[in-house]
Amino acid sequence: MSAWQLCEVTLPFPVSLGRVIATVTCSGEKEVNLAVQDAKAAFKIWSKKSGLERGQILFEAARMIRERTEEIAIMETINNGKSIFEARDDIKTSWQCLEFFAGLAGSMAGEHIQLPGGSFGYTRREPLGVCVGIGAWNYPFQIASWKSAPALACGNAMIFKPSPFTPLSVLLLAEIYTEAGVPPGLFNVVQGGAATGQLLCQHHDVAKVSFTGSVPTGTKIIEMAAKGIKPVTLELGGKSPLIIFSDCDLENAVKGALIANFLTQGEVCCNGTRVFVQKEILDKFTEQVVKATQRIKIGDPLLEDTRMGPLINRPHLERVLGFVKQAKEQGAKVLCGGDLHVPRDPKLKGGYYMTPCVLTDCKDDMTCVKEEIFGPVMSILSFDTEAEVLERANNTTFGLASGVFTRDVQRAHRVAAELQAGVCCINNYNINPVELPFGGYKKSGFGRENGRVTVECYSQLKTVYVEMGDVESVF
Ligand SMILES: NC(=O)c1ccc[n+]([C@@H]2O[C@H](COP(=O)([O-])OP(=O)(O)OC[C@H]3O[C@@H](n4cnc5c(N)ncnc54)[C@H](O)[C@@H]3O)[C@@H](O)[C@H]2O)c1
Repeated sequence: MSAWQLCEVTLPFPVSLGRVIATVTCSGEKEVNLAVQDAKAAFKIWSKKSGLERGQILFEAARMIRERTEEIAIMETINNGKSIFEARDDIKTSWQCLEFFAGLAGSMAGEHIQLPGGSFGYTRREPLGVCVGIGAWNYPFQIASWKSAPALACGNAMIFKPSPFTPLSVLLLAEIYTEAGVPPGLFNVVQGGAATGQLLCQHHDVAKVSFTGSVPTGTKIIEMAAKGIKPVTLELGGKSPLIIFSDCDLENAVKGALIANFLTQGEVCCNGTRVFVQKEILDKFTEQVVKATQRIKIGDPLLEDTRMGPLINRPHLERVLGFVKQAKEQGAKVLCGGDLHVPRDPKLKGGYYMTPCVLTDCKDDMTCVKEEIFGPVMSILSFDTEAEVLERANNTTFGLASGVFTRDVQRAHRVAAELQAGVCCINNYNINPVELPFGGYKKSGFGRENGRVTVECYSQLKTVYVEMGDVESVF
């Protein structure tokens, strides 16, 4: 069963422009069972291949993604609403991820351990079996690639369920894997929402669940996985701090703050939405950030110069605007944006647009500072000392990412070491190359994506003892 075959459509408009672009059928129990059955059969073939053989197929899939970048990026823009400029970058980090794990596949190995009397032991790094990937709607193609590449490189099968808001681009990934030569059913897509996700998590033949999404759903996933004693990778939400010291390169810090808040309409898990600025440079920084934010081009995400498209759907847009309203009620000052935006172009009028927003006079206990907004809203907070800002930055239940801008190299590393987050960027932000592990601390989840360490998340170790002497009788 290859669900992608059900859905070959040409889509002229992004879904987030308020038009129905395609209808996909939700997978129920029957389809989920079929997908698991096919994945099990494919796993038998795939897991017997050498790492090098698996790597060769993944390299071919990476090549095909790279070659089809434009087509996939257009589909992703239509799927999600992000600008084509950004979608291209998502596709780039997707094929890079496949290349990275394809390269590792041939060198995945256990170890040999010498024991007394000539006996020895060795370990085998073995795949887990049928893994499930469940994705969020903000990086649909990239999330599917970041989960499937290490899973497949380690010898597993994967069934992927995209968010029901962005069901389409992952179908191209399934098509590419198939054309590149993975056995039928090895990477399969099932469509649907919570009910389909639950069926997958609870299936007794599923060995692992890798989830990207919100903390409340992540909590449910881990509860279901606990019942089946299944390992999970959880990539959850964040409310990350970006700390800007007065000795920074101001121009870079301003650019960094925009990258930390306004990519993909602010719908980014690792965004540095709590921007702590040292008092001495607060006014200067704020003035420049506001100017740069007002210059962001909002519009048709398929146009080359657009840098901000529509948000994912109307309820989400209303939720984000609600956060801005509440921030004002709680005493924050809106320096720019935070309003509904109706583009002049009639074909965009139904889109879920808002203007990127900068809030100042923010306090640590305001809702806009404590909760993940997942929209284009930056909260600026001022601070005096390093010790103070570290305490405030860490005062959150999340721990996904963080950032620091300073020219003082000792301070940069001291602060990076103290921040309670899975990722810290020094003098830049939202730079997540596939060679580096990505994942959270605290309620932002556990397990990692990308980097060598991810092999551990998609494999298990078998110990084999080899007796070279006689069995000593103890009875
Ligand atoms: N840490 C990361 O790498 C990362 C990346 C992207 C997004 N996110 C987070 O994702 C969230 C936004 O995405 P979202 O709104 O799609 O999240 P969500 O939790 O609502 O949904 C995520 C996925 O889970 C599925 N799902 C929902 N209920 C389920 C259930 N009971 N059982 C199984 N599956 C279920 C959804 O259909 C969807 O595919 C934000 O909190 C964001 O920070 C995290």
